[in-house]
Amino acid sequence: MTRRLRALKRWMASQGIDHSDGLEIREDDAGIRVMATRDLGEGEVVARIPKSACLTVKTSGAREAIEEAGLGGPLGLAAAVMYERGLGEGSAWAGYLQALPGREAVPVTWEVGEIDEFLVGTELHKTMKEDKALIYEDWKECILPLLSSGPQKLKPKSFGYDQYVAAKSLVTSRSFEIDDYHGFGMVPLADLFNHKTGAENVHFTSVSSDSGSDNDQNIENQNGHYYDDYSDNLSTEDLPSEINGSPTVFTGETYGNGNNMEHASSSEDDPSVLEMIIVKGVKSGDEVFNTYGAMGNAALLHRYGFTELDNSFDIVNIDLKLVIDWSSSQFSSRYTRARVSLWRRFDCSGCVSQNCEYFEISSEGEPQLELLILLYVIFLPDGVYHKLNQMVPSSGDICKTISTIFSVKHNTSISLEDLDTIKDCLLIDKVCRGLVSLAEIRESYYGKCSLDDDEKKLMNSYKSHKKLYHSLVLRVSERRILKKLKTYASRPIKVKKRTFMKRR
Ligand SMILES: C[S@@+](CC[C@H](N)C(=O)[O-])C[C@H]1O[C@@H](n2cnc3c(N)ncnc32)[C@H](O)[C@@H]1O
Repeated sequence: MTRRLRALKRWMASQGIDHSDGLEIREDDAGIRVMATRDLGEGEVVARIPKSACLTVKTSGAREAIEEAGLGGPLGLAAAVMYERGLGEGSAWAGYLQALPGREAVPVTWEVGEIDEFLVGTELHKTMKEDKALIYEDWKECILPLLSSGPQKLKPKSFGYDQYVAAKSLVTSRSFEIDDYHGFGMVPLADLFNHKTGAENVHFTSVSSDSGSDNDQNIENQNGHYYDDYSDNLSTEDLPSEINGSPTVFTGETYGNGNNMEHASSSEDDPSVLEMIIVKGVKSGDEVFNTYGAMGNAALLHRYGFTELDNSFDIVNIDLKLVIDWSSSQFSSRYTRARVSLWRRFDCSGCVSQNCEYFEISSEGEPQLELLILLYVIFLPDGVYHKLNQMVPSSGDICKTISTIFSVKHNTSISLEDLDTIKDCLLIDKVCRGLVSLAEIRESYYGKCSLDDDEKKLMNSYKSHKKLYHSLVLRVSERRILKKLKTYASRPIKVKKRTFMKRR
């Protein structure tokens, strides 16, 4: 066992952090992981962590300064981490902090040149550049003033920009939302579990310290498009419920006796202790995984600095702007504007994140329905377009909307109820060709080297070269989705005949 792991274990014991004899914390070149030393069964409580041992704004020595400055959420927690790190051995969390990496290798810690080189074309490229600017702004506007206005003396060298970026990277990749009182916090031991998409073994449940009730809540994970959690000069309410991604279901059950905790009672909730429970059995010798949420590779890399090959939650986005530019090049800007505005009158829209509207393409290459409708509307004959434009806007029911469009186009009453049929009806040749063109334009963002080239590079790269390896996984997985989109747009549509049985 390494020295830092020994020191961590000693510190955890001194804080009353306890884990079952069925867990073993190991460290290798890839970092720390938690292994099962015997079979672990569903429902077994494997760890207990007093909330007092968690590093939060409330427990930090800089609480007063941080609260006076009104810093909450991940930003307040980053300030608390910087403060405690600055105390060195004098911090109550010294034994915990010494075991953390200096910074997590998330892209916001990369040089701008690395971001340009590794992430070009990917979903993260633009986001990371924006994040870098936002992080600098947060530091200047929220962290720097702490030094002058704080009621206690804070050491300037602990609150530099580099220290802020490093603290942010740890908060983003390791923090949990603990409860209403503590908000976000670093939770020792709980943050040693690695992630596996859709195959986690442990869960945490949280009991609100306000209510003291036992309505444990599995905090829902974000699915699909990642949200930006770097610009966090936001109050906790502004943030998604699962900000940290270190997905948190804590339980406040009473502390059982002994090391082997499978008989823990749940009759008396103790809101001061967090618990980790096995939700899916683990075989002796296997790694015990947590889940940080159902996330695609862009979100995983963004927040945690790693990716997974064959991640079923992966997506690629096609921006509405790309569709508008492509349509304007086929028709005209005026024509495109008119078609987009008809599409909007049907209550259609893309997904929206910050100032960008986009359509998701699933890991299977299936485009979002709204994109198909938009392409269909773009290709409507003028006469049909004019007729539809004179009609009352739709009720917001997507099936009714499409039925209306088809009814006007085919001059008969058509009623469609299932979404698969609707998609197939929308996939006329022109729409399919449009999808292929959009996929090709999106694909061109990756630059000159082909998907084959990227796949070869990935095969020859090492996981230890984290930045290169994980950005290649991201590129390859996105490009494979675009390839699947092209295949999707080229498949024969079987159901057209059945669909267009007309109801007069
Ligand atoms: C909450 S910590 C987990 C413990 C961590 N392995 C350590 O050494 O302390 C989260 C970090 O672990 C790493 N990690 C977690 N799951 C991973 C996975 N499936 N593959 C690669 N790295 C992973 C990433 O660096 C991530 O930012």
